[in-house]
Amino acid sequence: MSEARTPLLKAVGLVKTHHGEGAPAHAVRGVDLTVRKGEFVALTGPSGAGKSTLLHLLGGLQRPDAGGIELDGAPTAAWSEARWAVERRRRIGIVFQFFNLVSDLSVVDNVELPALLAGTPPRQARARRAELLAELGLSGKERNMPGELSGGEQQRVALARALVNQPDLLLADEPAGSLDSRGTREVTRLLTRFHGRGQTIVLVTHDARLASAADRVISFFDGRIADDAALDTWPARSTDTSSVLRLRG
Ligand SMILES: Nc1ncnc2c1ncn2[C@@H]1O[C@H](COP(=O)(O)OP(=O)(O)OP(=O)(O)O)[C@@H](O)[C@H]1O
Repeated sequence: MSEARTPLLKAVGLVKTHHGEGAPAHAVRGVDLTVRKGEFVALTGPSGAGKSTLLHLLGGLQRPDAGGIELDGAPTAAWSEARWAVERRRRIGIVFQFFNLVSDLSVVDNVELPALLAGTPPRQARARRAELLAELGLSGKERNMPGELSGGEQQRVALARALVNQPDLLLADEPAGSLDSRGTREVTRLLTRFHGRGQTIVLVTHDARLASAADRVISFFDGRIADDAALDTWPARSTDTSSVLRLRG
């Protein structure tokens, strides 16, 4: 089996119910999902279908009520919060809709911090940060604070921060959700570029153009996978991905 076909992430029987003020929300109702190294997977589906919950389970930000996740062949069921935090720092980069940058740290410090926390020598952390910021078109913004940047620039800083430890897996939850069409095109282009270099990506998006950059699109509906298709073999059998199909057509 080639490296590119090796499973990186394997979820079996995932179930998650949220207990809030009202009725329990059965967000994830039994999901089996394998993501192979080098894949770019887009999770789409209507609001409230459970996409973000699934992404959070995959990154260990929430714990499943049932089922399990293996990361690169290692079961995660016994991992503590601290262990998940370490694994996220080293192996899983996460990008959110609202960037989640540290507002009182400069661009440089936001990007270098995870590298330093992961034990990267400062000189190497600086070099990686400089390379990423240049690649992401942020040269000249190094000393700015996040609040001084546009939404698109903040998301590119968040992407640099997520990639600085060269993670095996990049998870992105609506990375273009608060950006205009130019910012969305930019994020799409960057994710496509990193995927082209072998980066494994799982993203949640409502944006058809961003979803069409993936090589596999999973439609999520009512806590379950309704459709799972490789884009190059994707027949017109999906329930809620017609807009993506239109784009491809
Ligand atoms: N922390 C929480 N407490 C209570 N209910 C929650 C919580 N998080 C999510 N839910 C509920 O779980 C269900 C799935 O939510 P989730 O955010 O995973 O869906 P989604 O498909 O990502 O939606 P959207 O596209 O609108 O972001 C929804 O009914 C939501 O209201």
